[in-house]
Amino acid sequence: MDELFVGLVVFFLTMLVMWARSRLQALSTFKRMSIPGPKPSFFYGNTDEAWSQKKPWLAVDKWYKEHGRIFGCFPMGIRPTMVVGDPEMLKEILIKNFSNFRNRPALGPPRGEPGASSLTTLRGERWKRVRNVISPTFTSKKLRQMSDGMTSAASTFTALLQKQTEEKNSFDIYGMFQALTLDVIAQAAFALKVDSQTNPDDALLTVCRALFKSFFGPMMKALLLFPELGACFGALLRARSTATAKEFYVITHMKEVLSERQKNPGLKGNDMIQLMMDATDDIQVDLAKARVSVNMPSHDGPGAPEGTMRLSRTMTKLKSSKYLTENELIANCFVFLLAGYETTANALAFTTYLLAKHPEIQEKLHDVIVAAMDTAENVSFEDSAAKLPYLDAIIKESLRLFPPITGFVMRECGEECRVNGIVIPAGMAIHVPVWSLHHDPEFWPDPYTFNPERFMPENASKIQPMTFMAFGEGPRNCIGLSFALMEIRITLAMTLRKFRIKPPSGQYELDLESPFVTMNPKNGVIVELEERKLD
Ligand code: HEM
Repeated sequence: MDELFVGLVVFFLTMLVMWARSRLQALSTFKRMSIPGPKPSFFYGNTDEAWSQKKPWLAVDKWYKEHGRIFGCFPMGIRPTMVVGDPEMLKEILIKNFSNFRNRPALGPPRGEPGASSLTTLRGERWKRVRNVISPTFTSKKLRQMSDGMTSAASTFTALLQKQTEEKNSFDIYGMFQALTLDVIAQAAFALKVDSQTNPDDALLTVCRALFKSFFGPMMKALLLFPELGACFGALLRARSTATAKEFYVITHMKEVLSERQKNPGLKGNDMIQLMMDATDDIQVDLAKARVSVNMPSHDGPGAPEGTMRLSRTMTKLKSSKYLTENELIANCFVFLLAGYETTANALAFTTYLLAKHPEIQEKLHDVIVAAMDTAENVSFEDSAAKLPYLDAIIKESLRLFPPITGFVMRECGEECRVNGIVIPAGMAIHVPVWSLHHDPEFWPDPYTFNPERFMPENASKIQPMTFMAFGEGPRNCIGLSFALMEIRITLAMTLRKFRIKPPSGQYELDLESPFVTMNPKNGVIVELEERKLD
């Protein structure tokens, strides 16, 4: 008995020493590389400092100012993360040497479905295939087909604004933007007609709001302390993280739409799910044909039946070509819903806030919109894209000052390589400090001033490449960029044509917070509206 006890104690002590040594080894990574950075704590690296006030971009910015544009830190437990804010080096990592930096490091515990098959988390060749299939969904032609949904949602939005203006002096416009962007993306991504704008208690809206709130739970903290758990209990964690009850609600909806469309091929829609289904259908037809021919007794190769050869050719094509599995299709519709709802609502809210604070810019924009729109109340796709460069400049300047996503432009180094004289080891996480780049006075003179002129076409050449990162950069940038910009343009043009946005009386400053990768207005955006006379 005593021997057993001693044996157990020795075993646990050995494990403890090994655990401590591997932590110390990880925590000294940047010392070995001679890269500066904040001092990490033994248990949580720099996680506490990064996340204590839910303002991780400010912690990164503090380190950026203290240590320069390239430094090492541990914002997620003991995983070494190299922060790179040097434009030349960023060009190498995000564009020139992309094939070696094509994956994003895993954030959080291992994912089950639907997260595991989505573009945001996929890796390697599988990511490339899925991205290739999905990219054509966002061409101008396809976006134009989806723009009617945006115009109609913006129409409902302005009608609701009118009602609010009649009923209240001031109100929070952020919640209304959330409902608007959810209506738009739910319809565009998976043909779901939700009416969260007119029904603030809409179940989908409630689910989506809740989905963003729960990243740093006890499970996450335990994994940061013992990352080994992720590897040991991968299957268990995957099962636990597979589609929570909230996610199930959305997935069930999607499966219904899918099965309805599969049963009735005539029920085609102008939406992303249809475009992805079409891409998948083509390959399913090929596969079905090949399977049928396997049963045909024929010989056209050295001893191989024709059908078998055809099946094997199709399987080879499947591995390299354009198709999505049903899981991938659902996962990506789901990720569009998440990626397209809160980000776009935040961008709209931040721009509205800035316009309320800068009446002279708002008036100039109003005049430009009236001139571009003639007397029509609705903004068409063409109007929004081509005739309003000043609106575009305002949106980009707002995205610079308040990037809706600050902690997601990340890459992982595939094989050890040298970039601008620095040897980056395999597996190193690279973090692009979006907020710091956007507020660096060397790249953006007077960086905290709202000055849309910076983004006017005549000033484009003055912008240093790789310093505007609101949508990331390179082949793995935001796939929904054009969709989001179109939605923002249409909504703002239709709103500003009808209303003058004013700040409420008293102090008017935004408080920001980050539940995970997005940056949100913590207490919403309160505004007063004045209806304009329409000609
Ligand atoms: C203002 C709104 C939006 C902002 C600021 C934004 C920002 C971003 C950023 C910063 C990234 C990471 C890019 C990188 O790593 O280089 C990203 C990725 C992504 N975004 Fe967006 N996004 C917005 C809207 C949308 C919309 C509307 C959709 C879908 C309809 C979308 C879908 C995605 C997807 C799927 C990815 C992952 C792409 C990949 O890994 O291949 N986003 N977004």
